[in-house]
Amino acid sequence: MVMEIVKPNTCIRGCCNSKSIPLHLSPSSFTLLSPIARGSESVVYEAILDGRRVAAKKPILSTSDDIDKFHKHLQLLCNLDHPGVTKLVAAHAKPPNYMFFFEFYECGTLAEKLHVEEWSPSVDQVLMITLQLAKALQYLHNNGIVHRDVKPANVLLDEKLSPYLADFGLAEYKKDLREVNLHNWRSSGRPTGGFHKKNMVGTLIYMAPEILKKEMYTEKSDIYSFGILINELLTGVVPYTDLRAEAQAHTVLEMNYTEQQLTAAIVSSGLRPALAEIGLHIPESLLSLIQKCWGADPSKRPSSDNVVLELESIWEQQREKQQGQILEKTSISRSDRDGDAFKSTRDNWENINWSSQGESLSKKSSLSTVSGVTMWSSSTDEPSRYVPIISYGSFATCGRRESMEDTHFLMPHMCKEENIHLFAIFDGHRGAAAAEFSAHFLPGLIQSSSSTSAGEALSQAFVRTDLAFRHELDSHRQSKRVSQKDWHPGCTAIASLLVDNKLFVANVGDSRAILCRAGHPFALSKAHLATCIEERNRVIGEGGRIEWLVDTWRVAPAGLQVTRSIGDDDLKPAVTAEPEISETILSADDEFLVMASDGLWDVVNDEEVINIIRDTVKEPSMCSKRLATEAAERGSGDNITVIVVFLRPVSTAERIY
Ligand SMILES: Nc1ncnc2c1ncn2[C@@H]1O[C@H](COP(=O)(O)OP(=O)(O)OP(=O)(O)O)[C@@H](O)[C@H]1O
Ligand SMILES: [Mn+2]
Ligand SMILES: [Mn+2]
Repeated sequence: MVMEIVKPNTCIRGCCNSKSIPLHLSPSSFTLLSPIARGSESVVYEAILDGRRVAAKKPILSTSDDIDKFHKHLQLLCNLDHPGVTKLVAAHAKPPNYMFFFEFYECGTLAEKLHVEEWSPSVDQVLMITLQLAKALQYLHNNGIVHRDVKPANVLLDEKLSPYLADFGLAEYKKDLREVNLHNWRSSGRPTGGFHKKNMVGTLIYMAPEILKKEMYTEKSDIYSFGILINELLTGVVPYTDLRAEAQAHTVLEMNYTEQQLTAAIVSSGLRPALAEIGLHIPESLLSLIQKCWGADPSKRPSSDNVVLELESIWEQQREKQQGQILEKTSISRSDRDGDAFKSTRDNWENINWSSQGESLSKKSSLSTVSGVTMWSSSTDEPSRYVPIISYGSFATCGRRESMEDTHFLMPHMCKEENIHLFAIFDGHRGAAAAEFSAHFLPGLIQSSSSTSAGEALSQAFVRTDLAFRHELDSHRQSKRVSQKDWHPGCTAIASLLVDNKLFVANVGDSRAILCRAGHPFALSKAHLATCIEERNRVIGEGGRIEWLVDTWRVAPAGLQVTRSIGDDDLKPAVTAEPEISETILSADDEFLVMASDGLWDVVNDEEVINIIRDTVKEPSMCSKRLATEAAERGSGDNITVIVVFLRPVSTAERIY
């Protein structure tokens, strides 16, 4: 139905006018039903206008300033017409009734949908919603308007779950921004007073750092909020409430002092919400777009034009990928029919659960010995000695690879000893068998070690794990459970054993551990590769062969790049399981320990690792994830496993934010 437009169709002041939106309504043409929402500045009612269901927004006008604002708001709304923007159908701009009438959107706000209904949209739905909203932002920005309050609570959904950008209460023309900014800051004094106070609580978490710093609002500040919104859609988590820390969402946002701390962390330490996980389903390009949008430097954030282009291309890729998967599925079922020979041997390997093999064997071999672990720790005789207070976390992803061949374990307070902690990573090659076995076999050996020296215990555990694995593999071969005679799985291993103030790191292969010591990287291990001259000589000395194969020096004939490992029985003894051990005395200068498989170190260097952790919320599993995400983004083609251990207590503020 088209409502009749009374001429001249202007507001009472004559400043607002429209060709299509009626600005004069007879009192009988509308009925307000029940209120839907009451804000500090307006009440929104469900209403009937000329027989049609609408939402009536009635601003609370108490000063002449408020009335000026209403007119400004109306002028702006009269100029908007876009399929991604809530549609104004009429307005009433005459005392005593000042009202906006909008099309009614059935499914409420995106915030309610996500957090009340706990809706978890598919990646395709996320892409549809973000693309439509990005186009709405593009429309606004290209028309010289910034929204200034982009957040899921200001996105309305129709019955098809199409999104509409709503609530232009804070929107401004770009040309007016300088003045608006000045006015706001002058009248508010402090960033938490006045303007901020009114809009902060719901919006703080979406506010770009430059706004929190009282600098100019630009269209790039909308892009920042939009980045936070995309991530919220993917994770289903209210920003900054996703930490397993003491303080939960409501307390964080309700309490003023934490509000200030959050502000400080966003502004100065670059804190952002936990990024959605890199999974098989979320395209990496989408995660990287989020990070570009919420970057600290507004000038480096993409424009809304670019965001639209990028989302369109991700959408395309997603379509192609789905088509590819359909093709792949059909080709696999074809080879099934043909009774593929490769597949039958593969099945044989997969029949063996190497993790549980390692675990049950480890139990058997630990029974016979008396544990020497308690003797390693001797803090009683030197009560004043420095003892690090640790917090730890890890993250592991198969990255671009189809299968995961990395394994790891975290064993804090080993054997219930307060100051003994063990962490390890295994990076499998030629299958995951050796890595799976080792992660379950090695810890038991160390726990039950009778050695009085922690370093020696590590060394023996590596060598024995290698022997046990090769023995198992042999017996499976004999019982024909492994039909493939020339299958020689192996893995690298790195283990960090912290005993009071001493850190022992044992390593075979090319995983790596570093300390952040007085702000700088400090290597705790070195890689064992055929490119390394000492290692090459050692291998040759023990009867092995090193050859230039494909692109680099490798151990022949298998073509292994690492020169030490667990497993790889075709290359023993030249490729030894004897670890190199480093022993480091820790002091208050040592901030954190980072261990990772080569999937990280291939693309991120020591300094960068330290800088990334410095820029991330001081929560070890978040740091681990950040590092892995960074590596994946930089194109690491490998599995990536990261363990981060903080060696000093992290203040609550640093940890939460
Ligand atoms: N067109 C609409 N259709 C359905 N519901 C609506 C519509 N417009 C607003 N609402 C409801 O009213 C609420 C408040 O709307 P809006 O955000 O425009 O007002 P506000 O006073 O600026 O609110 P706040 O200050 O809380 O952001 C929305 O969250 C939504 O639940
Ligand atoms: Mn709102
Ligand atoms: Mn690797």
